[in-house]
Amino acid sequence: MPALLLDRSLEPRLQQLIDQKTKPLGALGQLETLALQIGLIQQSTNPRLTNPHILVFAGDHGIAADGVSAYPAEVTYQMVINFIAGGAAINAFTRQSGLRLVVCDVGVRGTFEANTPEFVKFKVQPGTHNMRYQPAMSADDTEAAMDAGRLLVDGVRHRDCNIVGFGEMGIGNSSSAALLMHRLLKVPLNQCVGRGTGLTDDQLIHKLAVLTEVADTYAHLTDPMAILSAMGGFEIAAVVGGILCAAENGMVILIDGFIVTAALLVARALDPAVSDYCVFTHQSEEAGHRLMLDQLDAQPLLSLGLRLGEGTGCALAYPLVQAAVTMLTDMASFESAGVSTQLVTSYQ
Ligand SMILES: O=C(O)c1ccc[n+]([C@@H]2O[C@H](COP(=O)([O-])O)[C@@H](O)[C@H]2O)c1
Ligand SMILES: Cc1cc2nc[nH]c2cc1C
Repeated sequence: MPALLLDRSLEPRLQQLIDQKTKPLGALGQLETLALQIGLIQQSTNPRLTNPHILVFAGDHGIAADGVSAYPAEVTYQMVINFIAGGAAINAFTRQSGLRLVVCDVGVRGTFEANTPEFVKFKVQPGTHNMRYQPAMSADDTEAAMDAGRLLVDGVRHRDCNIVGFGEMGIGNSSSAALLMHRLLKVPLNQCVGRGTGLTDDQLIHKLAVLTEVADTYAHLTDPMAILSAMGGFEIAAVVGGILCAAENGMVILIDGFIVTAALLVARALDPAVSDYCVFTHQSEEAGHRLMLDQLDAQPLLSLGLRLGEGTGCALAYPLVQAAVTMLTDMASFESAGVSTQLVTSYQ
């Protein structure tokens, strides 16, 4: 079932309500656009955000063995242990803002002891193949990872969650994201490849050389699912499935940084209506993200120089999303507050 394109018939009424709030016309800027979008997603002049969740998917990448990341592949496993222990940035930020966090192993190398509602084991494979030599994932495994994303979103939806943010963890996944951007947006590869976790100039040149080879190997592919299988990753595929499921169910979707936006590129290639449900929480420091957002005609809420992933942009922007809704539901109108709407048109 594809997502529904937003029914815009409520737009004039929502805009009128926003314009009648006690503020100069348009003075709440992007929060006004956001309030309108959430009103349309929920088809309500009185929208509510319920049981917000951040879902973080983790997976390893075979290409990490080729020196494309500043950190070793083991960091993916170690960071998942850190998520489970509650010590990562996303743990701190979700606690701060009252968001529920669920972490899912879809493709990490290594096994985890933990078994809690906040940690879901859905390992499809222990890491992708090195895409330099063979497609990163088989078609079946790609579908399985997408199903994991769908299942997690369905799980939280049944717990009355109507807003979900996506995060990821996977050493090497900025390589996959750059390749997906290159193929799906037809942007030259050198404008898609960035420093990821912090490559030096020389390392960046090496990353571009490796990824140029990969892009050439799969240049014949045109189908978005085949492109995802060849150059994606398990956590990216899970985010694709999660985004599709959230949009199909009319949820508000919080998009994090470069890697999650690359997953969105795949999701919208499969179902163009998904973009209507997406809130772009921030512009990442990763070189290609600005261009990616421009191509999506997206106005990110924050620009803090973040390049962490984990869904941290979603958690940080959530209070702004709340503020947009609160503006619509809690602010007085000129009429109810007895404030004059008359604009000054001439000096006495
Ligand atoms: O979200 C972003 O914009 C972002 C930008 C750069 C790096 N990251 C994170 O860093 C990892 C990928 O970087 P790399 O260098 O290992 O490809 C992965 O775990 C991401 O969560 C995330
Ligand atoms: C330490 C570390 C934490 C991360 N979180 C997301 N990606 C990451 C990459 C590294 C290297």
